Formats: sequence, C-alpha cells, structure tokens
Amino acid sequence: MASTTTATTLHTQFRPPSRPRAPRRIHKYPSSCCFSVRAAAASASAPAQREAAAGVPWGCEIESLESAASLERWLTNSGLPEQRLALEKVDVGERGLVALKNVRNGEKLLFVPPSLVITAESEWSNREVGEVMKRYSVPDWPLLATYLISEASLEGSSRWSSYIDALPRQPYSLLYWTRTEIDAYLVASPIRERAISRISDVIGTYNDLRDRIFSKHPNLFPEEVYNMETFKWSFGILFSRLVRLESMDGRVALVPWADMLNHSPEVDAFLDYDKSSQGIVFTTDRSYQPGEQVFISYGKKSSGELLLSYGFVPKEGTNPNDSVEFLVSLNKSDECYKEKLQALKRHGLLESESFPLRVTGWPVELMAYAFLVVSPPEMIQRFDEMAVAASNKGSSKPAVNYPELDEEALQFILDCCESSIKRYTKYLEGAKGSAEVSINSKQANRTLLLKQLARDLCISERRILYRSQYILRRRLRDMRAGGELKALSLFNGLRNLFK
Ligand SMILES: C[S@@+](CC[C@H](N)C(=O)[O-])C[C@H]1O[C@@H](n2cnc3c(N)ncnc32)[C@H](O)[C@@H]1O
Repeated sequence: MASTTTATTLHTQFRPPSRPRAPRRIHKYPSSCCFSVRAAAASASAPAQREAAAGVPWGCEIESLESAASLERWLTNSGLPEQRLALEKVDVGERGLVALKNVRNGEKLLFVPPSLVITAESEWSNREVGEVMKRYSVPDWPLLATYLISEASLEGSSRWSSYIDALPRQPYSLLYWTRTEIDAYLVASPIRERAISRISDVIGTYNDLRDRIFSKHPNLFPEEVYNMETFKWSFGILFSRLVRLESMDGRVALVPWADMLNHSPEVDAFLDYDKSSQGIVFTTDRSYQPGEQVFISYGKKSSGELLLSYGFVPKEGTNPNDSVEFLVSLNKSDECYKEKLQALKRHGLLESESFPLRVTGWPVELMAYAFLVVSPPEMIQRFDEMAVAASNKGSSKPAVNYPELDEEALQFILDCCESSIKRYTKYLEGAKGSAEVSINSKQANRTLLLKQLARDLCISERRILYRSQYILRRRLRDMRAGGELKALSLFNGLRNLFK
C-alpha cells in the first residue's frame, strides 16, 4: 500500500490560519452559525445594506492594468529598487509578474523594503482609529482587516492609496459565494463545510468587532465604512494575499508588488525577508525567458484549499499536492459502537473523521480508523491502540498491523470511496444539464464562473477517488486471489495425502 501522512507540510506562503485568530475576549466564533453573508447583511442597518448592495467603493477591476501602472510608479518613488519583472496581463491569474530579462535559476528577485510592507505594526493614517484598535489588543488578522478598510476609506490621504487602488474590488473568494451557491455547487465536496465555517468565522469576527469596539466609537467607526461588506472585501484580500515571513519572526504581512505573483504548483519558491539585502525576496527554482510569467508557490495546497483561499482551481492533474478530505464514520449498528466511540474520544477523535486521500494513496491513520470500524468484539482490548494510531498522537508511530482485518478494512474504505464517487458523479451529471434563469448577463457570467470552478474542483477530487478505488480494488483482488491460491494448494496437498 502506498501511504501518505496526514500532516501536509505547508509552505508558509499566503497561508491563512484555519480561522482568523481573534482574542477569546473578543470573539466566540459560533460554531453552529452558518448563515450566509447576505443573511448577515440583511440584519445590518439601512446604510450598511446600501453599502452591501454597492460593493466596496475602492480597488479596481481584477484585470485592471491602469491602477497597476500607478502602483509601479509609487513603489519606485518609495524606494523599490529597479525590477527584472513587470506587471502585465497574463494567461494564468489575469495580472501577474513577467520576466523582463533572462532570469537564472537560483536568482534572488524583488527586494521589497520593509518600509513598503503592511504589518500589524504599520502606522495608521487615522491615528485615533489605530489607538482604539491597539487598546483592545485586537489580534493580527482582524486588526489588518480593519487597517485595510481604514486606509482604503481615506483614499488619497492614505500612504497606501496607490496600493489599494490596484487591489481587486472583488477578490475571487469563496466569501462572495452565497449559501445557496455553496450548497448547490459544492454539494459533493468537503470544501463546502470549510467554506461555510470560514464565512461564519468572518461574520463572527466582524460582529465581535462591531459589538465590542465599533459601536462604542461610532464617530471613528461609522457603519457606512465598517460593515459586513467591507470586511468581506478586506478578509478576501487577506486570505488571498497575506504572507507569513518566517525570517521576520513569522510575522504576517501584505507585500505590495510581491503580491502580484501568481501561484504555480510546479515551483517551490517562496517569499521571505532576506537579512543581507534587507528586503522581501524570493529565490527562483527555475529559469525564465523574457516575457515568461514568473511564479511562486502559495504552499503545498490541495485544489480545494486553493479555491477556498484564492478562488481558483488548477487544471486537472497539474497539482501534485492535491488531496481530498475523505470522511469515514463508525457504524451506529455496530455492537461495539459505544466502546469504539469511547476509544476514539479518549484520543481526541470523533465518530466521523476526515483523512486526506491523495493520488499516491491514503494515510496510515485512515487505515487504523478502518481497522477500528471493522474490528470484532473479541478485539476490544485493541480498540485503544487502533484509536491512538488513527489519531497520530502516539509519540512513536505505532505499527497498525492486523492482517486478519486487512481485507475487511480495505473493503470498508472502498465502499466509502465508491459512495463518495457516486455523489460527485451525480453532481457532475446534474450540473451538465441544469439551465438556470439569470437576472442579467453579469449574473449569468458569475454563475458560469462559479459553476466552472466547482466543476473543476469536483473533477479533480473525483480523480483522486477513482485512483484510490483502482488501488483498493486491485489490492483486494490480489488478496482474494492469494487466499484462493492458498486454499487450492491446501486442498491439493490433502488430496495427495489421501491418494
Ligand atoms: C496574490 S494574488 C496574485 C495577483 C493577482 N493575479 C492580481 O492580479 O491581483 C492571488 C490571486 O491571483 C489569482 N491567481 C494566483 N495564482 C493563480 C493561478 N495559478 N491560477 C488562477 N488564478 C491565480 C487568484 O485570483 C488569487 O486570488
């Protein structure tokens, strides 16, 4: 069996935390809260609703190069050294950085000085607003989200106005999907749950900030500016552009110019602070010809994770880091259901758990979980060791080896895999024929785009499941053929004995 580990070693690039970290004091993150952004906007005041309907009044169309040109001018005037890259329209990612000259493998590029980087320590153009936020010790993510809105609302009086003008007015983000769209298009994918919970985290964060801070200082934080719609925008920007700079104590930062680099799953180059040049750089891991788009890696992310944070799905079969979360559950009618559930809970697991499946195989933890699911009552003494192995919490990785359960455990995984494939196929076949009535052409284009993204994701995820199904079927067939062979040779042996 090919095996992978559950822990994907993520690059630090553009890595959003699983949820924006807010202080316990400020935000409770309601776990059951899964209403849509629209629903939240509907409960806001009339001006906020007007704002919500209009979108944010800053930023540019996602493919705009005009604001990009003034961004380049401002950066040059503010100390960005001469670049070997230019911002252009590109085939992958709409706007991107393109090599102006030959770029060698191993070359350092960018050199963005820290003075041009936005972090939680950046000075607020509106000092009073900044002081209030600091008084409440707001953590980095909500602080930066508020910072962006504050600076954006000041337009030309903010030192970041050229940067903000070049940011997309509506980043490609799942935060902009309505609950109905998420339910309809991501019905087969586990990303649906993650999208719902991310949206509810963002809503919860905004509500906390509003209740605890903004409502206490209405003159500094007018609802026309600080509302659900503007926070959706700022979190969309953070999810798709924030980087963690390991050599700056892991600080999270928006790095103008560097954040025009698009992602390729085929490169391993990532941004970091370079002490010797005192700038944010990345080192290429391949060469580029003049005119070629230069890429970095946003981390070893699955296609679902890329859709969740960055709003795109790589072409089918091009993402070597692709995986799909595979959900397995205890059988409620199992006579040892209670004992198995207790063993799982003792090791921090639940009745249903997800494990990442990859084209290369599945993790040992999934196999351990499957052993537990299929193990008979006489193995009750071993439930705990199986649960430990499934949780991957043991100090050394315990061997999960129960040859007597192999066949049943693999059959269990195969059954789950096949029912998952059915769900994807049902969605993909249903999506083909569904004609929808759109209110206008903008809405029609949006629907087409979302459907295409969902379709690409489902095809990528189903591909992984098909591959696992193939491996599982072969292993089971070989195992059963081996069993039959053994039985046959035993039978022949006995026959010879009685001859
Ligand atoms: C850090 S920004 C990169 C600059 C961005 N293209 C722009 O014009 O502002 C990340 C966004 O770029 C786009 N992007 C990056 N890599 C991509 C890729 N491989 N395919 C499609 N879109 C990509 C996505 O919209 C993503 O949210």
